[in-house]
Order: sequence, then structure tokens, then C-alpha cells
Amino acid sequence: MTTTALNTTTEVVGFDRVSKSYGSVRAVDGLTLALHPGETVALLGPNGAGKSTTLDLLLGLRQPDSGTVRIFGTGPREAIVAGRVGAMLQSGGLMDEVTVAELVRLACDLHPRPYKVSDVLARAGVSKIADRKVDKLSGGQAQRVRFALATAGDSDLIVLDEPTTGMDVTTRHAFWATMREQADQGRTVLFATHYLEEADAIADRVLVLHRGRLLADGTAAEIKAKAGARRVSFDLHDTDIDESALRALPFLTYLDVSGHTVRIQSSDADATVHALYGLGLYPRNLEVAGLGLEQAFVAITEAEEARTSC
Ligand SMILES: Nc1ncnc2c1ncn2[C@@H]1O[C@H](COP(=O)(O)OP(=O)(O)OP(=O)(O)O)[C@@H](O)[C@H]1O
Repeated sequence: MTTTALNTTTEVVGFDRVSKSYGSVRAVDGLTLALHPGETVALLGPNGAGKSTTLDLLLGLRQPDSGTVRIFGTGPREAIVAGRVGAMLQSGGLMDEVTVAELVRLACDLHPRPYKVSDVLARAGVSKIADRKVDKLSGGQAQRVRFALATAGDSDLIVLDEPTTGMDVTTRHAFWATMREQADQGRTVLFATHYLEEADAIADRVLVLHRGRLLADGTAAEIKAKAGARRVSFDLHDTDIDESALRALPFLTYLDVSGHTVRIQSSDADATVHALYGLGLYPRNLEVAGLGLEQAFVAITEAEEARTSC
């Protein structure tokens, strides 16, 4: 198997001050970004953050109002015609009235560097449903077929918009194992997702979009550290819990009381715990931990919401 990404350019994708509006909605706002060979990159953001628009711009499905998008140093269309990009889109309709095998064969025929149809079917886990009509597939099976189409040939960049939506857990694991193989062979994988645990487990780089702007860019560990806050949990058994006293603890950013268990987030966990003892309380089973990616994501985007609404 050959990959051409590594020996042509060190920049797979380049966005240079790219903006795109729909009427008064600025979906992508001055986005500058570079992706490199072999990176597996997760694109995160709340609903409406501009993820799909960013991927559409990348794939040349929409034109930017300003700025430039490059793939391997050329425009998106040239890169796609050259077979360097495989894509799996959120809403990509599948042709009715054909079988899975016929559709995959068509995708292979159109690719300049195609794989064998049987290999593509096997890799996407759809060999057993190869003779089924495409309009008779379940949601998860249709996603697998979209994945087969995205990997019909030897592309250097694979772009996936919420690829595992509708897949069951086993299918998801198989899907990501295959994607990991693709990345290990030097391909760049860019995927948008709402499943933050997937981003945490799979991506070696995480981009957080918010209102069309890049809010954070780093490893999952760096994004967690950027959020700054830490989680503290403890049980209070010997006393009625006074929520207002807890809420007044210094550096508290989040409070949840469930039965005897208190969960908080704090931007200075040491100071918060110190003050907790200062209230005369005796917290048991005290645990202090860093934020998960999901909590870090919520903290970062909420802080930005608060900042921009001031
Ligand atoms: N065709 C369109 N016409 C008008 N507005 C649009 C169109 N497509 C997207 N938008 C708006 O642009 C913004 C960005 O949308 P986009 O779909 O890119 O976000 P997203 O991050 O992919 O969202 P989601 O997570 O909900 O899929 C949103 O405010 C959306 O309502």
C-alpha cells in the first residue's frame, strides 16, 4: 500500500483566515489552521459551532466568503479529483435501487488509486450485506457503507463528519480500529464528533470550535489542562447538607448534591477543600481529580459564552 502524503508536503490542510456566513449568521469566522501528515484530529464544538461548514469548505462543497482553503497545496477540488481525499458526510444520501457491492464498486471505479472491492467491503464490515439494496439498510449499516465509500481507494486525507452516529458499540470499536490503522499508515484523519470520549481515546489533536472560531487546539491532555478546573467529590454523612454554604466556597465553578454525595468543580481545588474544612465539615471519601475531556469542553465553551455575552 502506498501513501503519498508524507513525501509531497508537510501541510495536508491549510485554512488561511477563512470566513463563511449564511445571511447574518457567521458560521466560520476567520479560521486559520494547518493539519499535518499522520495526525488524527477531532473537531469538537457545540451545536451550530461551524463544524459541518468547516468540513464542507474543506471539501469544496461550499466556497468561503474570504480566505483560502488548501489541501496538499492545491484547491479542494483538485485534491479530490486526484483521489487524495476520502470523505464521509453526515447527511450523505446513498443511491437507491443499487446493492451495497454495486455502490462500492462504483466508488472504486471512480477512484484513481482504488482498492479491491472485496477488501473495501471487508474493511467496512459490510461483506455480509453486500447484496442488499442500499435503501433497505439500517442506520448503522448505512453509516458503514458510507465509510466503505470514503475508503474505496488509497486517499491521504480522510474526512469524517460525525461518523459513528447510529452505530452500536461493537461497530464503533471496529470502526475506530480501522481508522487507527489508516492513521498508522500515514494518513491524516479529521473527524467531527459530539462523542467526546471518542475524541479523547482516538485523537492525537483536538480542535474546539465555538461560533466559527478556534477556541482551543492541542492534545486532549492540553485541552483538559486549559480548562484549569478540577473535580472534587466527597460524602457528608453526619450533617444536613447546607447547599448555600457549599455554593459560597471559594473558586467553586460547579456544584451537584445527590443524597449524601457532593460533586464540585473548582478552579483552585486546594483552596476550596481548605475552606470546606473551615466550615467545620468532615468530608469522607474525598477525591480530587482533573477534568475529563467532556467537562473541560463544557467549561471552556461556557467560559467563552460568558465572556462574549458580557
Ligand atoms: N444552509 C444554511 N443556511 C443557513 N444557515 C446555516 C446553514 N448551514 C448552517 N447554518 C448555520 O450556520 C451555523 C453553523 O452551522 P454548522 O452546521 O456548520 O454547525 P455544526 O457545528 O456542524 O453544528 P451541529 O453540531 O449541530 O451539526 C449555525 O448557526 C447554523 O444554523
